[in-house]
Amino acid sequence: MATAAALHFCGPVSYSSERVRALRWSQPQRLRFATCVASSCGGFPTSGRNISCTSRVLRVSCEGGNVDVLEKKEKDKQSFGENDKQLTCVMKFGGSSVASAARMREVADLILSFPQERPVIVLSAMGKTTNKLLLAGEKAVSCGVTNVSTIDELSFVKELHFRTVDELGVDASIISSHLEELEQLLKGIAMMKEMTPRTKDYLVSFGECMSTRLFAAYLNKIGVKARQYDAFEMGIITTDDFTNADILEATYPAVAKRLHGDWTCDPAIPIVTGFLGKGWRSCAVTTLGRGGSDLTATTIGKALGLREIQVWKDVDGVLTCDPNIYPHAEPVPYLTFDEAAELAYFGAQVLHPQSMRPAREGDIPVRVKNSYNPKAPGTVITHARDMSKAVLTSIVLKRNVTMLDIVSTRMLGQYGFLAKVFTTFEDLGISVDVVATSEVSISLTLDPSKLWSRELIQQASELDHVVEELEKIAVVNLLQHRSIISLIGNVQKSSLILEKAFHVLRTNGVNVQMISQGASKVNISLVVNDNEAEQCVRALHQAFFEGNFTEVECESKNGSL
Ligand SMILES: Nc1ncnc2c1ncn2[C@@H]1O[C@H](COP(=O)(O)OP(=O)(O)O)[C@@H](O)[C@H]1O
Ligand SMILES: N[C@@H](CC(=O)OP(=O)(O)O)C(=O)O
Repeated sequence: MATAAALHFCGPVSYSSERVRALRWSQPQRLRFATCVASSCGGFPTSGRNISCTSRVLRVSCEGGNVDVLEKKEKDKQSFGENDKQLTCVMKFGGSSVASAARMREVADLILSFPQERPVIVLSAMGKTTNKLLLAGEKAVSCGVTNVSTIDELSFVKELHFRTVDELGVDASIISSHLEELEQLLKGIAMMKEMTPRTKDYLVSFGECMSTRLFAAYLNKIGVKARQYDAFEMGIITTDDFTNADILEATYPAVAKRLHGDWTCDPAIPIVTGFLGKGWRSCAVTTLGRGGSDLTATTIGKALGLREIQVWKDVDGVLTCDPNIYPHAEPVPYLTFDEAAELAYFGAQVLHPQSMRPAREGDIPVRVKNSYNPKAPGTVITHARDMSKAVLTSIVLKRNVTMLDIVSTRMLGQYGFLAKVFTTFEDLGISVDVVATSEVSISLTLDPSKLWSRELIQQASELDHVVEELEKIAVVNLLQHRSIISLIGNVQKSSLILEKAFHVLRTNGVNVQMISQGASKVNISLVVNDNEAEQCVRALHQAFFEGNFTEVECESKNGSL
């Protein structure tokens, strides 16, 4: 006789709809069996009998209302086994998706609506918690130890998390020690009158540590076995670049070992803190840069070799431009990893700039979906897509960029000029975004995110230092308050894109100050003044996405010129 499955039903059971959803997902065999028994017997049987239903035959013995499954078909045993052993995908939910208890319930329902999946869940901090924690830290620096408990942002964070505990009906003890420690930490900052990048990372980590504990407790409460993980205890190992750390290779085997091991020994849905890691030298908590939970999700996807990585947002996928600039932006159905990486790097807030790297390396599709509108198809990001009809995919704006015009003081043909310029940036640890060169001059923009992670005063003196160093070999013109407009799409059709773009910019009276076509073949970048940039994006969007712009139209225009 085949091994008995460990299913025991003690007398008639009634399931609430919430419990049924939970069972359908966490123990599908148990629910199918209960349904089968109930429908075959009109209730729970009191004597042993064979029960059949369309999908399987189960032999059942019953004593005093207990029902055991004694036998199931070989085919079914295999599929149960496979389901139980493998995690299938990552589902990452950002702060906007888990902003309240109501949203956490909806996210739980959403996860349960995919009974075929065994997901790893990655969560960000609730709503705007990260911003509030950073503000609380800044206030603590100057408010004095005795005033820490009156910082508005601390009260906000406490109130939000305790209200969520109440509304979800979970035990307050899962987060109360975190909230106490958070207040202690803020007192420490007040005492020291400074907040180092290391302290900043520790401070913001409370957001993700609490959201994941709340969500895991809620899932367990509704009968879905879940296990909470702090990323810094789970194997996400990073550089020690606090506030902007990079994931190290050692992460992949460590995460795979931990998650696979736990799942195999005692299956429970992993609920992992996004955004956080552990510095390999310092062993302190690090963060992956703002929006870093996307990177956590793709890292776990690659580590486990999962089928798909889903990032759930508050928009219907990656859009044709930032909806805050132009509300008529439309979802983009398909993107390549290259397009998505350029888009993210050049400022589309929807994805973390580094998040595509692990997905590309593991060749795992990334699906961007809307947790407020799950039926919307979203955006699928893969290695390749049909580009034959693609012209422009999306328009991205990066504001507040610093541009440098550097003209060599030496004569034409002087070798080593470019090398000297870039060595200066390397020595100062500043990264460059967009570059256009001639033999004796370079125009380039500086990555604002790298500068923004430093204090304002430090930024100003660093820029002075850059200019000072470069002036040893060149005449330097520093131009601030510029924007980069990136046209992401099929650069094989660059003449077409540029013709249309320059027509739009000329009719709007905008002068382009620099232009660069990246080697990635998916991005053309234009630099304009900050105060003209948004108007340009709107006009470009109308021209490319709302004017039925096609290659044929453009070619026929060319013909008529
Ligand atoms: N091209 C774009 N496509 C989609 N969303 C964009 C784009 N550019 C900017 N956004 C903004 O990104 C937000 C989603 O990213 P994010 O705030 O990181 O979500 P989450 O917190 O859910 O991870 C959207 O609400 C939208 O305002
Ligand atoms: N909570 C962090 C990390 C993150 O990824 O958030 P979100 O998924 O809400 O963008 C932040 O605000 O930066």
